[in-house]
Amino acid sequence: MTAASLDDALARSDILFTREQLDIEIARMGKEIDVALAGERPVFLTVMHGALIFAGQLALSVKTDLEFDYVHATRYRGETSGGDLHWLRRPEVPLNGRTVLLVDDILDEGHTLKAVRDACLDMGASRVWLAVLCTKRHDRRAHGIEADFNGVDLPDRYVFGYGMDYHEQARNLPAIHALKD
Ligand SMILES: O=P(O)(O)OC[C@H]1O[C@H](OP(=O)(O)OP(=O)(O)O)[C@H](O)[C@@H]1O
Ligand code: HPA
Repeated sequence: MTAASLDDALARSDILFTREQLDIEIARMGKEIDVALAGERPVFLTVMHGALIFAGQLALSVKTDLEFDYVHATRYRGETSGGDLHWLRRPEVPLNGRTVLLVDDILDEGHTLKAVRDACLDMGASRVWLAVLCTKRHDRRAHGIEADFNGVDLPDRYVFGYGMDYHEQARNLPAIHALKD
């Protein structure tokens, strides 16, 4: 049982990026990461749940060997506006002296990735790179957070699909959809 109807959401949304378009961008990102992180063995740190689909695809596009770990931090909790960040899992791999590639689906207001990045640095990571499938363009971004590797830019609309949820639905839609209102 969910309160918000996905059918209604789909009826008042449109597709911004298809799977085919995203495939191209993610392949490009893999190449960029290989160039930037040549000679490193980064910790590939996925932010659950939203990054799940993107992270798997990105990892297959990167030739550099990666050590996997994940964190679970959420501040939307199934809603369409964010609140306080809740940590459900912190990194397990010791990050002291390590290069971290932090992977998430979306950079929106930036509070999530800023907190996760700062936690990695507090654990001793030597450098944290940020890779996101999409960045929402607006003027509400937290200070000092920008992706090093970005798939696509989005308008200031609520999006879902490709890992991103609409009230915990729609994560497995193979495209980025955006509400019209
Ligand atoms: O830039 P921000 O405004 O902080 O928003 C971005 C974060 O919001 C989403 O996570 P959410 O809290 O919805 O949890 P989820 O990954 O389980 O969907 C998304 O996966 C990012 O981690
Ligand atoms: O627009 C969004 N959609 C889904 N999840 C999100 N988390 C932050 N912004 C969004």
